[in-house]
Amino acid sequence: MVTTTDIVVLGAGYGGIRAAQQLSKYLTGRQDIRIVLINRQSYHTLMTQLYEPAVGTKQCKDIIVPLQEFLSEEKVSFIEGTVTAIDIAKRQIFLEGEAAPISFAYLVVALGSRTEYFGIEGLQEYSRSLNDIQSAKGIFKRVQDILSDGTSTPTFVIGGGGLTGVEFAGELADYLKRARGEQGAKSKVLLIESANQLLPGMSEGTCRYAKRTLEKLGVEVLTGVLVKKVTDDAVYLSSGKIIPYSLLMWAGGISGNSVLKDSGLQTDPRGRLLVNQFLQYVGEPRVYGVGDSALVKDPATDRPILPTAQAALQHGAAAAYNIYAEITGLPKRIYQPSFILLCITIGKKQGFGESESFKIKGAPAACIKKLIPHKYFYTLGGFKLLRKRLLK
Ligand SMILES: Cc1cc2nc3c(=O)[nH]c(=O)nc-3n(C[C@H](O)[C@H](O)[C@H](O)COP(=O)(O)OP(=O)(O)OC[C@H]3O[C@@H](n4cnc5c(N)ncnc54)[C@H](O)[C@@H]3O)c2cc1C
Repeated sequence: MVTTTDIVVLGAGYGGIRAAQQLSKYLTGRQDIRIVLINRQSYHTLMTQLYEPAVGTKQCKDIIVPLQEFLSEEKVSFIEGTVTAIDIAKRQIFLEGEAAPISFAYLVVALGSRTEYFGIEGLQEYSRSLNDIQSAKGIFKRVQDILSDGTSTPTFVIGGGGLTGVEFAGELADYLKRARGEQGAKSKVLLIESANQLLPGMSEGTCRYAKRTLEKLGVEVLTGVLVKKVTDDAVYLSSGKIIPYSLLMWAGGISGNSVLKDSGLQTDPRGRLLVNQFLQYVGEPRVYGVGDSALVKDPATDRPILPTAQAALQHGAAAAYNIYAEITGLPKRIYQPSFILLCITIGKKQGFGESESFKIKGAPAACIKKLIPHKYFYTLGGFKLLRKRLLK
């Protein structure tokens, strides 16, 4: 039987929002249960679109949604704050600047990821990463400064050829070509990936297509090389090549949120919460881990699931159901990943999408990717939110 009745969700990203919304649906009318959502900001960020404000092809306001626009206060109590520690034994959450902890009966950890620098000398100090609105604003400003300060060959180096690196490189190269005239033509964009192909985890055909499309936009793609060292003006590669840069954007890896490890929770070597097939934390069954901050495996293959927004949404829904099942005495369900269409743009007009059953590329894929945020707004806040966003 539940004695304390707060279900606390940490993080208002894809996983956390989905968990909070599903819980509020399942537990409609249960006055004895309170759902509390804690997030560092009072808005939800569409992380999958961050490359656009970073290049300046969209504004930050286009990819954030204030929580009050789609979360009903009666159903979900929101606390704006930064989580500093989780005490599993006492079932308490600590927030920055708040002396009194917040207690929970059930907890959903959906705190996303942080950039992983793999201990590479100079990398953290000199690179920029793209993981929130502030970092996107910082990259945008730096790109504009570089383009306006008369540098003879502005060189933009992107480390990491996963989703973030590929989309950012494509968007930047396309923007330089279309909008920056002579200065754009003189600029160089280099994408460096340590694996032998871009987009590890996706099919070979898709990876080859991504490389070709990037190259057509003028991006120099280097695969199978490691970043060994970074100084304030150059990147040193395992091939012996030294690349002077104007901006270095690092998208070479992510780890689970540092709060987890700092709180002494059991994580994998990449700092992701260890969870079982029901997404319950291995150290406490009333704690669930979802999204980028958890090591979620596909039960069919026992392999980790690619950290994506769609996966985080599915985890959030699965964790919500299992909490509801526990409270109401129903059997819990093993998390089963379902249909995931990964859609990626390369510049404004090209892209590709891939799911288990089909592939799509070119302009249709770019079109689908453009529609995804609208579909998502509808899922978040129904027609009312979609209309508001379209009229913005
Ligand atoms: C540029 C880019 C492009 C991408 N493209 C795609 C794509 O095309 N398709 C795709 O599926 N995925 C894509 N991804 C990956 C996808 O965005 C992530 O997998 C997804 O955001 C993970 O969701 P999440 O809920 O785990 O975490 P997040 O969405 O990162 O949410 C975590 C939340 O926790 C909050 N938080 C963090 N720490 C604290 C704290 N200490 N206290 C309080 N709050 C905190 C954050 O502010 C945030 O609101 C992309 C990512 C990037 C960066």
